[in-house]
Amino acid sequence: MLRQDGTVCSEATTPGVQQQQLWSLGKRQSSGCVYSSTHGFNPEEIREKLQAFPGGSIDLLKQESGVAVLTINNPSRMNAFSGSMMVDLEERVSQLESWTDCKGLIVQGAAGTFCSGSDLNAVRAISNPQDGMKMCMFMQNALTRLLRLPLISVALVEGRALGGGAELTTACDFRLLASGSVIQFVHKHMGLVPGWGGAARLVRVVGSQNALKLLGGAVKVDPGLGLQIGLADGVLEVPQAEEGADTLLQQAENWLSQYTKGPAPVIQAVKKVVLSGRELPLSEALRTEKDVFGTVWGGPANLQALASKSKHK
Ligand SMILES: CCC(=O)SCCNC(=O)CCNC(=O)[C@H](O)C(C)(C)COP(=O)(O)OP(=O)(O)OC[C@H]1O[C@@H](n2cnc3c(N)ncnc32)[C@H](O)[C@@H]1OP(=O)(O)O
Repeated sequence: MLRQDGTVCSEATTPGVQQQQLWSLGKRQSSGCVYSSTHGFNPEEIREKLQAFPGGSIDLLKQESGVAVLTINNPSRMNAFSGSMMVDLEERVSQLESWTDCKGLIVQGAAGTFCSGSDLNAVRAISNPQDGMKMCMFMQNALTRLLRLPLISVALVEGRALGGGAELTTACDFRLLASGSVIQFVHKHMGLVPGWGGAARLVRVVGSQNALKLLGGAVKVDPGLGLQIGLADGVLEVPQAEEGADTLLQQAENWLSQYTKGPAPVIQAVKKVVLSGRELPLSEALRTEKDVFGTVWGGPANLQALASKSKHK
């Protein structure tokens, strides 16, 4: 352990132990389900119901760089979420939760569009309020766990992000909009409000006035409006085929690298202190910050920076 005067005391934490401490802290912080059996929620029951509406997949590619790519893959339905894709999503989030070297995540849609929300065929079949509520709790759990992952996530929006697809973008830390893309909370046109946690998260991203406008008017948010209200964190140019320019995914990886450069424990610690600041009452957030600080203080990256007498000009 590094003392404040720069000397090292005997209970120095080894990198492995340190990573483990940070990880279990993250697990505690992000054991992030909103609903459990105490809320009358039975995940097994709803999983079984959802599996009755198959089609498409959610694909996860974990890369050596520590940045994973999650692809919403159901192109024949504009990447709408079938029931089995909701279950898939939960499984992919579990895989990311147990990935100790994670640093970043890009969420994209397959074949040039992001996601057209929930599969309307499944929605019609489970349109009774009880099943709707169960699906809603299931997706809120999965998306809350996605947002709480100890990594930095970005939604790469190409084409359309509609309904539940728009909600999914708010479960990422950042949103990059490709030229010509649109995020639209179309729920009002469907006689609905968001139910996957999209309204609560949207208010935190753009403020309640803007959220009211976007939901109340089912406004089409293009890249320009997205930047203006803070829903978009950057705009990417769709490359022309003959240009040989970076693909949108490469552009998103480059953009994200400014935040994921460096050792995984430090990136994970950054996410954790911001997450606790956003979600917890101040005293609790401060205590969490102290605990997270303890996992990086005197760690390899910290010692190396001190040894190299780094300057921040
Ligand atoms: C959580 C609450 C929710 O998410 S409620 C769902 C909100 N989403 C919607 O209402 C989207 C409805 N779909 C649309 O507006 C259009 O299909 C959009 C996405 C704009 C694409 O239009 P366009 O480019 O003309 O293509 P298209 O309509 O021919 O669609 C291609 C095929 O995809 C299908 N598709 C599209 N979205 C969904 C969906 N959400 N659920 C199920 N299927 C969907 C279309 O039906 C069409 O299929 P098909 O080729 O006719 O067999």
